[in-house]
Amino acid sequence: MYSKEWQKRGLPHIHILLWLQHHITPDQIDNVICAEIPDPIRDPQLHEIVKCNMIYGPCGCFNRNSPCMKDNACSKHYPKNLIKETQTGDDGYPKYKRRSTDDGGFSVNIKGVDIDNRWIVPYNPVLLRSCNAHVNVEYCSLVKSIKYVCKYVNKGSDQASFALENEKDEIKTYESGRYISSSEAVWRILEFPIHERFPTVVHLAVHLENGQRVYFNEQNLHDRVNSPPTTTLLSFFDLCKVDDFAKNLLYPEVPAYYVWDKKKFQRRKRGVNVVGWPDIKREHTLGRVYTVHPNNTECYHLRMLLHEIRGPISFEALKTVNGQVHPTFKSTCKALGLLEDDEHLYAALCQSPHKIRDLFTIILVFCQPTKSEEFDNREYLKETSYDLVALEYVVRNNEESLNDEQKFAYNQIITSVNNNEGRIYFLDTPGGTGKTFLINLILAKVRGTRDITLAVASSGIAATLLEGGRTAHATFKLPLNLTTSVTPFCNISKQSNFAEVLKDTKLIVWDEITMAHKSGVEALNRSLKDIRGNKRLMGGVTVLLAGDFRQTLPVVPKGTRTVEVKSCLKRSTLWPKINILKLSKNMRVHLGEEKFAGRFADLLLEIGNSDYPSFDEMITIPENLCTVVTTVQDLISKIYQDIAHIHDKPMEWLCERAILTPKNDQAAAINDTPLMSFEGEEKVYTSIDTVVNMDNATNYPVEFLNSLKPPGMPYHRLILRVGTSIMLL
Ligand SMILES: Nc1ncnc2c1ncn2[C@@H]1O[C@H](COP(=O)(O)OP(=O)(O)OP(=O)(O)O)[C@@H](O)[C@H]1O
Repeated sequence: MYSKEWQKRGLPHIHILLWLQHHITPDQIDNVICAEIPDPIRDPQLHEIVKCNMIYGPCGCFNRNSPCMKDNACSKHYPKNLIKETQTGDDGYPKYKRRSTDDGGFSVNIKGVDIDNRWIVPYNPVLLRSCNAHVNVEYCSLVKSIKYVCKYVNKGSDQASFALENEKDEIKTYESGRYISSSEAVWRILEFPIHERFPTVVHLAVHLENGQRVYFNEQNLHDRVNSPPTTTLLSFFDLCKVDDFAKNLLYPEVPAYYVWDKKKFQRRKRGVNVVGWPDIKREHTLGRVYTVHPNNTECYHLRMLLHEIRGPISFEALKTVNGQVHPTFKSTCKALGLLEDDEHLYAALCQSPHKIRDLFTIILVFCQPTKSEEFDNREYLKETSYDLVALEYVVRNNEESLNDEQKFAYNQIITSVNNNEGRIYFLDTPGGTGKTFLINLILAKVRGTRDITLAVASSGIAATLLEGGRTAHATFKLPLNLTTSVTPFCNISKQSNFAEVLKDTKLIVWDEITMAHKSGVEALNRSLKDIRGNKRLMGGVTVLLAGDFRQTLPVVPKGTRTVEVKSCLKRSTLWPKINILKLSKNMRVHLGEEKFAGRFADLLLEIGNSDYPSFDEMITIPENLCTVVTTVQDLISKIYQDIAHIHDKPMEWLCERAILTPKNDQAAAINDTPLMSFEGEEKVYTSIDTVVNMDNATNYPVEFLNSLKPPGMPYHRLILRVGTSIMLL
């Protein structure tokens, strides 16, 4: 999208907003955008261009009369702070790397003033070199900042109102006029484009039957009543009656293949050919159905159906589910499972009689039924009702087999619990050294004496490995955004049931702590002191933190490496008070028979300790260690050979293979490939839509929310086929 404008004295200026197909990750920002003075020796050309075009002001103490000065400060926040590495800012714009002259940054002298990197407007070296003009480039990461730029791009031209008067008083009224500079005048006379936007967005009408707007006057009243004007929605129904291709489309998809011309949809003549449909062409055009407020109930649900049902030929067809015509659009949505009701709970109860007791417990514990007062102490009950015989068995069987390091750690922790010493331990454990084994033993030992111990982990998958494990966020009600408050607290009231549990807790185990934001542990410390009314560290509870700093550090959304390192436990004020315990013997290798397992474990350690040779943070994996493939497709076909006949394979075959990838979007792409190759029947499961805040429903259309794929949340549309491996957590 771009828009041109001419500044006060006619200086041409263009605002361009680009959407990139492939995201720039925070680590890549420095490769694209720079806010530093280039080295005058190594790159004199760029140095000169930056010096002439990209230095802001200077304003502030150098020039108090600069137009940007408001209330004695620069409204554009110059000079910026000097920082060693690029960091993501809270407002959606990064804080670019601006090194001081002591750190290797450069400075230039302009009109007797020494200017350093604090005054540089961010730029892209390639663009700057090719344009040799002021080209400010910014990275917009939040919707907030994109909205701001959109407003800027769409703003109108400068205008002024003025009055013309003369002696004869011929012109009495005020008129609007525009100043047009000579360069703008030339641009307009030659009819060069001022504004352009891609992709095109076509707005689509939505209305109930006979509910479209009709404008009439005395002359055309009868005409309009007898033949009301058509709308894009009515034309869509007509199109689906006669056009086989349109029968496969949803209403919002139509503009990509048909143009709205002369009050009807007509096939596109230009665009990309659609495979299997010789006369159909596709253009990158988006269809947007007007938003409807949820108070307008029927129309709101009609709109929802238009995003779900392909090729409807009438309003009645939209209301038909399995041959039955429903009285309202809302009941149709319900029948299609698009709206929330209690059906899923009833169905779950009816369809699994043998598991009904388990299910009943789950509903009581996790689904928060409205009449929960009868189960007031269920949190406490849950933590004190472990099977003592089974725990005793675990302790008796495993205590003996501990190795020396494990035994040392075990004794330290159990002593601290028994003597109420309230120490914090960090169990530093590379993968396979028996951390989970040890933790489960400790849990069994403490629970075996009817003492309460809470087992949490930073991720859901790690929590499943601990006996009675839950995620730390859910258990301690940690604030979702730990960085917004300076002193975050857990969202647990002192009078709550869970506070009663915390008051009697003897031990808290937090696994994969290295993935947790340090503020989470600090919040727990503050809350435990408060709830237990005890000023000692963690309110006097013994806390065992376990993890490995060689593995994933806290994930800070859009954060750079520096931000991630800053937010990990080692940078917490609590770290000096933590006792470190180490496990180093790899039990998985020691017990296993796999020939290369030892070498593999050593290599992981070498990489984690930065002892393995690397170039630009990339390593070369030795060939004899594993099979290296070059494409994802190769990987999939190696792991899932003969994928088309996957439903003939035994369950064990499926269970013993998995593809791991660090990023959610890669996982989604990898999941889709084998899925498409299965021959089995496809099943689509969609999440249920519920309007929580009526007013926000129009700000954020449902289909937009459903299109988002935030980390940690299941996709709105889950597509499965027979043979797909799924993991239930
Ligand atoms: N003292 C022990 N005696 C017998 N088996 C052990 C002992 N310690 C660990 N193991 C076994 O070694 C294997 C690896 O241990 P475990 O899964 O606890 O390691 P971990 O440190 O949690 O690994 P990771 O961090 O990769 O999850 C398991 O099969 C576990 O049962």
